[in-house]
This record gives sequence, C-alpha cells and structure tokens, in this order.
Amino acid sequence: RPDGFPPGPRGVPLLGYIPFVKRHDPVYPFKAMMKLSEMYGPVVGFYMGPRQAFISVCGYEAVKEALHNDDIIGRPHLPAQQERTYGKNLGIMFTEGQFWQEQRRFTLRHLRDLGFGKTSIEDMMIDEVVELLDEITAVAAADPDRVVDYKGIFNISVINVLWAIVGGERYRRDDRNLKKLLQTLETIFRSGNALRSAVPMPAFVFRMFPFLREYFGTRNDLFTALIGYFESVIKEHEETFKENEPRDFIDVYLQEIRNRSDPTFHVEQLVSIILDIFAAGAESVTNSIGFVLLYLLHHPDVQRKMQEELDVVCGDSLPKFEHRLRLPYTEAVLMEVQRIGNIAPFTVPHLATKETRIKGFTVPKGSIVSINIHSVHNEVAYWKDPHVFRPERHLDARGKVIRTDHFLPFGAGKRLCIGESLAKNTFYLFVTALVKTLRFSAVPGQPLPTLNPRNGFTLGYEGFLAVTHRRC
Ligand code: HEM
Repeated sequence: RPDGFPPGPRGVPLLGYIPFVKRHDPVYPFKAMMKLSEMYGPVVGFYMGPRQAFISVCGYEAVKEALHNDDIIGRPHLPAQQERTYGKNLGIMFTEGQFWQEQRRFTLRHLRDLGFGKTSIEDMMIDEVVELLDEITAVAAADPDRVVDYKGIFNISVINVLWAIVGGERYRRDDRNLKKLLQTLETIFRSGNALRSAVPMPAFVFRMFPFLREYFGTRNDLFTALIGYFESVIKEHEETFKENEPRDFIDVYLQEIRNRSDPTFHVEQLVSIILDIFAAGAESVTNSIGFVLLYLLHHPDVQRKMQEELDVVCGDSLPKFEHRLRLPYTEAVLMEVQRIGNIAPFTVPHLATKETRIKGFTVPKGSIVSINIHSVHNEVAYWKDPHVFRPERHLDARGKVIRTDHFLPFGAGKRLCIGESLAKNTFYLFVTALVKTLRFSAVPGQPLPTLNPRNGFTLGYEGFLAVTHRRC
C-alpha cells in the first residue's frame, strides 16, 4: 500500500478482498460497500490480487469529487470486456482517452440531431405509448379479474424509441427475434455483478474454466448473438445506403467512415457503439418504468394524487412534453422512484489514469474507482429519511421541483450518461400516459409484490401482477 492509500480491509493473495465483500451484505454489493465506508470512511481502499488497487467511494462529498476529477475518467482494461467487442477496446462505455472522447462527442452530436432529447420525436414516442396501452388494456380485458403480468411488458416499446433513431426501424410487439435478443440482454444484466466483474481476470482463464464467467459476472459469450444481429442490420444499411441521405445513426456513421481516411471510424466500432447504446438503453428505462408502477401499487394515495394532477393539467389529452412544467407532483414521483429505486447503484467502474487524490487520500495510477450513487441517494445527512418513499421531498414550500446535485441517477462529470435526455423523455411520456390512462391496484388476497430489486449490473424490478382498469 503506497503512502496515503485510503484505509480499508486486507484480503487474501490472488483475489484480494473481493471474496469477502459478501460478508457485509450477502445480496447487494453497493450496500456492502456502504457498510465498509461506515467502518473506514467515505474513501476505502483495498487490493484485488497482488497489484490491482480498488478504491470505493461513497457519500455525496467524495462521490462529487471523484466524478469531477478528470484523472479518474478512464475505464479498467478488462480482458473480459474486450472479449465482448472483437477482442479490442471498442465502443464508448469501456474506452478512454482521445479515442473515447472523439467517438463519444460524434455519437452524442448525431444522436441529438436525430432526435435524442428533442420534442420533435414526441409523435413517434406517443405512437409507441398508445400501442402499449392498447396491449395492456387487451390483456386486462381477457382476464376475468383484470390481472396483468407486468414482467417484460415495456421493453419492446422502449427499444422501439431508441431503435427508430439508431437503426431507423420499428419492431412489431410480437417480433420473436427481438424478444429473444432482449431475453439474452436480460440474462447478461442479471448474471452480472458490478464488483466481481471488475476483477482483472485474463480472458484465457474464462476460456479454460467457463463456469467462472458466472461467478465473475462476465457472460460475454452471450453477446455473440447481439453482435451478429447488429452486423446484419449494418450490412442491410450498407446495401441500401444513399450518399448524403442519412436515415438514422447507422447511416450517419457509415457516411463518416466513407468521408474519412481516419482509421478510428470503422464498422467494428459502429457495432460496438450500438451494443453499448442498446445494452445501456433497453434495460435501464424499462426497469425505471416498472419500479414506478411497483411503488404506486404500494402507495395508492400517491397514484391518486398523480392522477388528479394529470387530469387537471392534461384534460382529455395524453400527457405531452408541453405539460411537463405544470406537473411538479408527477415530476417529484419520477424523481423519488429514481432516487429510491436506484437502478444504477454504481457508475460504470472508473480508472485513475494518473496518480491523484480523493478527499486527500492517494489514488495510485491504474486504480479501479468504484463510485457509489446509491450512497448519495441514501445519505441521511441530506435526505433525513432516505428509506421512506416520499415524493414531496423533491418539492419546495411553493410546490416547485427542487433541483439538487444530491440527485444524480445519470452520474455527473465527463462520463455522464449519454442517454440522459432520451431516457428522461421516454420515462416521462411512458409513465404519465400509463398512470393517466390506467389504474393499478394490488391483486386482492395476495401480498403486495416485493420492492426488493433483482441484482445485476443494474437493478431490475421483480415481475409483478396488478389489477388494471382503464380510467379513460
Ligand atoms: C433511466 C435510464 C438510465 C440511467 C439511470 C443511466 C445511468 C447511467 C450511469 C450512472 C452511467 C455511468 C456514468 C459513469 O460511469 O460515471 C451511464 C453511462 C452510460 N449510459 Fe446511461 N443510463 C440510462 C439510460 C441510458 C440510455 C437510454 C442510453 C442510450 C443511449 C444510455 C447510454 C449510456 C452510455 C453509452 C454510457 C457510457 C458513457 C461513457 O462511458 O462515456 N444510458 N448511464
């Protein structure tokens, strides 16, 4: 341990402290890390194996400092991650340096031009919402007790919004190929573990002992199907490509490959960017919507208040972007679910590209830095009663929404989520339409469904049943 290294526990040779993390919380690594920070302070350091320093950062002050430190915006060079993308560091999420900066800037600029975070795609999003509402209504009508199973019901609609921009296509709700791919994605996300997957285990070890993939949460073998699918979509785009007439992000990127002699823009990188966007976008928004309905089942008073506000402000119309500023209570519910549901409890692991400091402690060059968003959303000093679901905490005395950097579901700083604006818009339009149009209640005689999240790289909601009535 170098001078000034953060305090922390000691582990065993080879694996360091990772096998013991479970002692602090058998299920959720983000809670285990918070327990360690109660013992050692906001910045905890230990080793994973003989050489790999691991720094866990908890609490608003330390998290904010880490997220805004430009010497900690690298990503660990994990052989298992490279295995996902042609054996190289490609895409956006797991790349760094100038390559990452240029690819991220290009992707963000063009996704925005194509509609990310723009109200111009509102009609397309509302079409998706209407189809979803129709499906839920039909399922409810087909059951004598109007019970609907909410497992896996939102993901095709959410992917359609994303895919309209990236791949220019809309999937049918019964598309079997897509359903299979989404199922694969779900398996990847749930089988993972944000901490163990950061252990720098050489790729050949996974090839020799495939069962270790499960333990270390790196089911990268499952990415093959997704990669194959994206390659075939890109091939179709190449065959129908028209110079200077881009239909979607794939065309924009293909055009850039043709225009440049620069070898950093190539088809494998395009596939990898799509993989990052698809993986990050599908699960996260779908689970956020699911958690809202779960919390509303547990808090019928909140559901009623939201419906009253939506009825007064939107009248007979489905909620639209123009209504948003006049829906502070609804906004507060969305924020409270994101705070307490916390679908991304950690950021993606960061890497220190130079020796640096957090809260005065030395962070050696090459350290993996694990930044705990859950700890910020649950800090008693700021939120007072973080375990209580209370949307009003996001409203001031005049009923206006409080904006605070203690609320950071998308991270902050240079690695801020690139899908933030699209995710917020999709989340808002879907949830408001669902709650305005339908009424959800618990199934009589059955216990309320669990609010405990399903573990994984992100947190997922447990599938649940709800009695569903159409309100309008
Ligand atoms: C509710 C939905 C979402 C949440 C809560 C969320 C949260 C996050 C968080 C916490 C990070 C890590 C930031 C860091 O490492 O410091 C991240 C990164 C990222 N997100 Fe999201 N995200 C959401 C939706 C999306 C969507 C819809 C997309 C699709 C474009 C997306 C694409 C990405 C990408 C590509 C990164 C990596 C950025 C980079 O490394 O430069 N996310 N997200």
